[in-house]
Amino acid sequence: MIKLLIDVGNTTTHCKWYDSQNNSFIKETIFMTKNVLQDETKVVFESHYDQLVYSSVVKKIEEKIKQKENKAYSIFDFKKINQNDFVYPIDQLGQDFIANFYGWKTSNGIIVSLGTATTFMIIKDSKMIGAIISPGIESSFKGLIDSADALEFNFYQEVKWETNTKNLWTKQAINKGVVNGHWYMIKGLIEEIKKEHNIKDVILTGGYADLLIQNKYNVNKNLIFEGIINISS
Ligand SMILES: Nc1ncnc2c1ncn2[C@@H]1O[C@H](COP(=O)(O)OP(=O)(O)OP(=O)(O)O)[C@@H](O)[C@H]1O
Ligand SMILES: CC(C)(CO)[C@@H](O)C(=O)NCCC(=O)O
Repeated sequence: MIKLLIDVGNTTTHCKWYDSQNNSFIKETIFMTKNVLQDETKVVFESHYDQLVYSSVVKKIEEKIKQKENKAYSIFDFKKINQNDFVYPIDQLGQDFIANFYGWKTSNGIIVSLGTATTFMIIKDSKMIGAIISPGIESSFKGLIDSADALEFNFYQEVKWETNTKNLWTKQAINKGVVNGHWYMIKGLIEEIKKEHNIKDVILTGGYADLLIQNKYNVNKNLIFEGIINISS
């Protein structure tokens, strides 16, 4: 069976076609979420698949996917999602948290997801017991540029880990603050959580995980898709 899996994030929407017989992803594409229902995405909805399953943190897009494809399944259409796995009411929890949760079988761990927001999901005794939500790398960058008259938006293309410790001039200075600073924020919060809970594993996911070149934790960028597969099988 070919499953079309869609992860609607606040900024980008990722689509992957998954072959359940061979347990492999066969194709993928990415769109800006605001364009998801424009002509450029026709190819996705008109492609060959047997089942479409989505996770969405954008209500408006979720409604439109349902209108466009009446066979589309939300992750909530499957019995696998169990309120007892979460201390939060699941109708108030982002669907990306829920899909990530079912993508990783750990009894005590932290999932750090780096997208529009950088989120931390704390799992204890196989249950999500809490979260931390912070502005993501790109959101921090855009927030700063938007608020400072002398900073130009074209610095955005350059966002990367800054290895220099000297000669930091505007572009490098911002990267050091935003990207390297983000890493220390992540590291610091993980340490704080670890003081309180017996955490065995940490995993990073999301589009911006690769920017953190000092990262020593495992990265799995397919976590949300593996979660959607587990929920829907
Ligand atoms: N126009 C674009 N075309 C292709 N890729 C993009 C574009 N804009 C951003 N990206 C990439 O998308 C990734 C961000 O995806 P990710 O799913 O982690 O976050 P998001 O969709 O921005 O946020 P979230 O899922 O948290 O709402 C990054 O790797 C970024 O480089
Ligand atoms: C925090 C984000 C924006 C991360 O994508 C998303 O999961 C969301 O909108 N969540 C709703 C609030 C919550 O999960 O606590």
